[in-house]
This record gives sequence, C-alpha cells and structure tokens, in this order.
Amino acid sequence: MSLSAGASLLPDVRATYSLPMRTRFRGITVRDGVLLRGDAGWGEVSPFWDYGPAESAAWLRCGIEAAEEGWPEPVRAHIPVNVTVPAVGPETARRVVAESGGCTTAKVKVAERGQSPAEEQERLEAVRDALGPGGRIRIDANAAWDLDTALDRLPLLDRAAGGLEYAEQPCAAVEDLAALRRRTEVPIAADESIRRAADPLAVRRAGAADVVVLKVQPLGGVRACLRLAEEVALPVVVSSALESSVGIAAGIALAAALPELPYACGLATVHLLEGDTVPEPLLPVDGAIPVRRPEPTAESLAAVRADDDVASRWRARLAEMAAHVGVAR
Ligand SMILES: O=C(O)CCC(=O)C1=CC=C[C@@H](O)[C@@H]1C(=O)O
Ligand SMILES: [Mg+2]
Repeated sequence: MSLSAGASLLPDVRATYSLPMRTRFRGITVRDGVLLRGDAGWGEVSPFWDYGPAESAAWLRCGIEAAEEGWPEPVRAHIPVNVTVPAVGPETARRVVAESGGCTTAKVKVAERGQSPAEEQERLEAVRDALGPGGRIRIDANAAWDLDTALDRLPLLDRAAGGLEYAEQPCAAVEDLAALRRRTEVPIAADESIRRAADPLAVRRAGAADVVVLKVQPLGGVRACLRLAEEVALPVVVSSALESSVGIAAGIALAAALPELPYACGLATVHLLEGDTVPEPLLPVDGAIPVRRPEPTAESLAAVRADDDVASRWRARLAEMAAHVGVAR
C-alpha cells in the first residue's frame, strides 16, 4: 500500500494498546493508542485524548511516515537521554534517578497544580543528591507560570538544583519567554511554543529560547522535524510524547538523523509505563538508548491489548484524523 500511488490509504491498523502509567503524568494514568503496519514497518498514533482531530492529524502523519516510508539514515548509533522525574516526593525522585539506566541528566517536572514551591525545591535537592555534582538538571513547567512567578521561582529552583541546565516552557506566551530570557541566567527551552503553535518560528524571531524541544508525533514526523530544526536553527532536544517503544523509535530516528545533538534527549519515558508494546523496550543503558527499531510480536501485543470500548473509540478517532490528513480508510 503506497501513499504516493493514486488514492492514499491508511496503513493496516494492527493493534490498539492500553498501558497503565506507573505514576500520574501530565494528568493521565493510562496511555493508549493504535499501531499501524505498512511496508516500511510499525508506526504509532497516540494523540492525547484532549487533542481534537485537527491537532491529532499531525500525529497520524507521523505514524504513516513510520509505516509507509521509514526514516532517513542515522548519523549516530546511541542517543544520550535524560531520566524524566514526575512531580513526585523526594524519596521517589531519588529512586527514579537511581533506576534510570545510568542517566546523568534529569528532567524534573515542576509547577504541578496543588504543590508548593518547597516541594519542588525538595525534589530538586533529592535529584541533585542522586545524580551527584557532575549531573545535569533541567526543569519543565509546562507553561504554568506567568512572568512574575517565573522570575520569582527560577532563582530558587536554580539554587535548589545546584544549577539548572535549562528551564523548559516556564511561561506560555512567546513574549513572556523572551522577557524572562533577557532577565535570567537560566537558559530557556521552548516546547509547547513549538509543538502547539501556529508559527513555531516565532520563538526564534522573538529571541525567546536557547533550545527547542521537538516531538515527532505532534510535529508530523521525522522529516517534518528535520525541516523545522533547520529553519529554527537552534539546538534541538528530541523528546517523547510518552509513546510505547514503537512511537519512541520515531523519536530515536529523529535524534539519530539530526546533524548536531548537543543535549540529552527526553526519550527515556517507557520507564513511566507499566509494560510495553514490544518484547525489548527502548530503554537506556549507560544513559543512552541504542538506535534500533523494536518490533512487536503477537504475544507482546496480546499483553497490552485495549478492551473493546477503547478500541472502538480509537477507530472513530482515527477516522476523524484520516479525514483531516486526506487518507482513505
Ligand atoms: O522530555 C521528557 O523527558 C519526557 C517527555 C515529557 O516530559 C512530556 C511528554 C509529553 C507531554 C508533556 O507533558 C511532557 C513535556 O511537556 O515535555
Ligand atoms: Mg515539555
């Protein structure tokens, strides 16, 4: 089945998976999605449920690229990755770092609703303690702070962490990121301002970031991200959208194909799931994930199969996304 030959068709939908999260993350406790299979291999399509059909269309394009076209040649064999520390208490944070598979960079979630600044500081102190002085710590506030709160919090969290590598999306608005960047020593990374923006290049024009975070599914696939990386001309961190290993493989393919990769990537998130779609998950060893493309098996898919209700919701959703992308089912 080929996309270039006449009418475009959706690759075979082979499975709908559903996996509990080990810790609540981004407000979700279960991750689910569909797996496509085409001539080039397996692809994952797993937009979060709060994304509508238009925004989710990019996620489908990424899955179709994986299944039908495959990815550009890698220029490296291993991708250094960060351990992702959810908004947990200090003891759990310490354990997450210790069980990360040798990661020396940690990305720590902050600005969780209902948590105090003191809890964030304790989490960062625990992560620094677990990583040691040579480790790197970045935080992600998911656009939750206004400019004044960010100006207030950043120096405190920078101190608690013993130095921050960068702060990811501290504020929502590009102008606020730019204003903050002018007034703080901590480098700024843009995530939502890239993946959920009508104009991802606005970040560059405004001088709003030192680093951009690229996620292959929300940005429409590996090739679309390579083009964007070239246009935006800032250092790139490839991060996951909490996919199973089939989807993580697309992020790994992007990280492997980028001409420069100066930072650890946020692709070690299979740890956050209770199980995986493949028998050999894409997890770090000595702080890096090897560049490979794991394949599901009948057994691995059976173990994570979504129930009929979830599967039928995904069928309906996929039909809406396919209509946006212009592929027939
Ligand atoms: O970057 C990482 O280390 C892991 C991925 C990650 O943090 C995220 C994945 C998907 C949705 C987000 O809430 C979150 C992020 O904002 O970066
Ligand atoms: Mg982020």
